[in-house]
Amino acid sequence: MNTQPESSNSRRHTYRPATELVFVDCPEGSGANHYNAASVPIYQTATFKQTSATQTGEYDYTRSGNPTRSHLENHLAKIMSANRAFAVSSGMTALDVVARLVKSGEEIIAGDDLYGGTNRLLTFLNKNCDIKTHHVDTTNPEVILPHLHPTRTRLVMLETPTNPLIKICDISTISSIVHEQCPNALIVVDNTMMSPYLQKPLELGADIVIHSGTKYLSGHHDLMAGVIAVKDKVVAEKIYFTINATGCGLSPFDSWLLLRGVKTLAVRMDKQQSNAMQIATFLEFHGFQVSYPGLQSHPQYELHARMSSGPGAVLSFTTGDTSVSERVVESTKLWAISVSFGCVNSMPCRMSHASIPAAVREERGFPEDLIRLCVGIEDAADLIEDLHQALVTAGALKNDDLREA
Ligand SMILES: Cc1ncc(COP(=O)(O)O)c(C=O)c1O
Ligand SMILES: N[C@@H](CCSC[C@H](N)C(=O)O)C(=O)O
Repeated sequence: MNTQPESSNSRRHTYRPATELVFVDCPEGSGANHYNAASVPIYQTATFKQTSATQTGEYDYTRSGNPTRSHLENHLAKIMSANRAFAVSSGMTALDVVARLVKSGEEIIAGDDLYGGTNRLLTFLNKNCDIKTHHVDTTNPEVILPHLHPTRTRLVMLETPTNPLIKICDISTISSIVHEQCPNALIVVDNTMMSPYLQKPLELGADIVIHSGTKYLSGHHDLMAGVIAVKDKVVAEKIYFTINATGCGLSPFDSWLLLRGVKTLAVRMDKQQSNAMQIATFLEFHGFQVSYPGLQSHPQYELHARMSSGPGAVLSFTTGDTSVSERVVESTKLWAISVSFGCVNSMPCRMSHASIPAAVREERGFPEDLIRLCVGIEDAADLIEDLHQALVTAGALKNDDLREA
C-alpha cells in the first residue's frame, strides 16, 4: 500500500535552504515516530502486524511502504519542491523507473553528454523495447525542435551541468518549448551534479527530477540510492506503482543513512564548492582548458548563475595528451582514483564514461584526455599542492613553481 503522504509543508514557516535540509517534519498522521525520537528510527522490519482481518493499516509491507522511508521521502519532497518524492535503490533505478513511463513506439529526447549509465539504459531501451532516443546538444534549445513529435515524444531527459563535460542547458526555455508542442511529454532533469541545495529544476519548469543519492545527498560513498521527485500527482501514482510492483524502494537502513546525509548537505557543498573554485582558478591560471560553471570563462556562466545558487564541485579539464592525462591521474597521492563524486574526498577520473563506446564518445566530442575532478572537503591548499606535483610529474606543467592565482 502507498503510505507516503503528500508533502504537507505549506502549513509552517519556510526557513532558509541550509535550515530546511536539517529540519525533518514528521509526516502528518503517519504515527511513524511514536516516541519523538530526535533521529528518525530505523524501522527494520519486512512486515507490519494488522488489527483487522479485512483492512490493512498505514503500513503493511516494507516493499510497499516503511516509516523510515516515508520520513525520508517527505523530507526529499520538501527540499526538492516536489508534490511527492520516492527513494529507490540507486540512481540507475530512479532512471529505470522513470523510463517505464515510456511505452513501446514512443520516443525520448536526451542530451548528447549524458552520464554513461544513462546512455547505456537508453541504448538498451532502443534495442529491446522499441523506444528510440534522439541525442541532441541540449545547450541549444533550438536543436530539440525537429525531434519533437506531438504524440510520440514522451520524455525529454536533461543534465545540467552535464557529466562529464560540464555543459549547461536552459531548463526553463526547454520546458516551455516542449510543453507547448507536446502536451504528453515530461521534462526529466538529472540534478545529481547540483543537488537540491544548489538547483531546483521543478521550480524552473521540469516535471520530474532524479538524483543519484549515492553522490551529494548521502555524501560519504557508503551508500547506493536514487531519488525521484515528481510534480504531478497522476505521474507520481504511476511511479509509486512501478516501485511497489518491482520492489526497488530503498531499504530502511539505507533510508536512514540517506536522511542523515541530507542534513549535512549544505556544509559539505559550501566547502566543496569553495575548494573547487580555488582549484579551477589554479588550473586556468596555469593555462589549462577548464570547464567549470563558476569560472567566467565558462560559455554558459550567466545561464548557470540564473538557474542555480552555485557552481557545484565537479570540474573537468584537458591536458592536450591522453597519456599525459593518465599520468596526472596516476601521480596524485591525495586524490583517489575512483569513479563517482559528491563525497568528502576528491578524485580525478576518466573512467566513469567507459560504458560509452569509443566511437560514440568521439562522435559526441568527448575528449579522451579529459580529467574530471570531483572536489571534496579537504584543505584546498593540500589538494592544489598534490595536483600541482602530479601535473609536474606527468609533464603537463613545465613550470614547477607553485603559484596561487
Ligand atoms: C549524473 C548521474 N546520474 C545517475 C547516476 C547513476 O547513479 P547510481 O550510481 O547511484 O546508480 C550517476 C552515477 O552513477 C551519475 O553520475
Ligand atoms: N562501472 C560503473 C561505472 C560507474 S560511474 C559512477 C558515477 N556516476 C560517475 O560519474 O563517476 C558502471 O558501469 O556503471
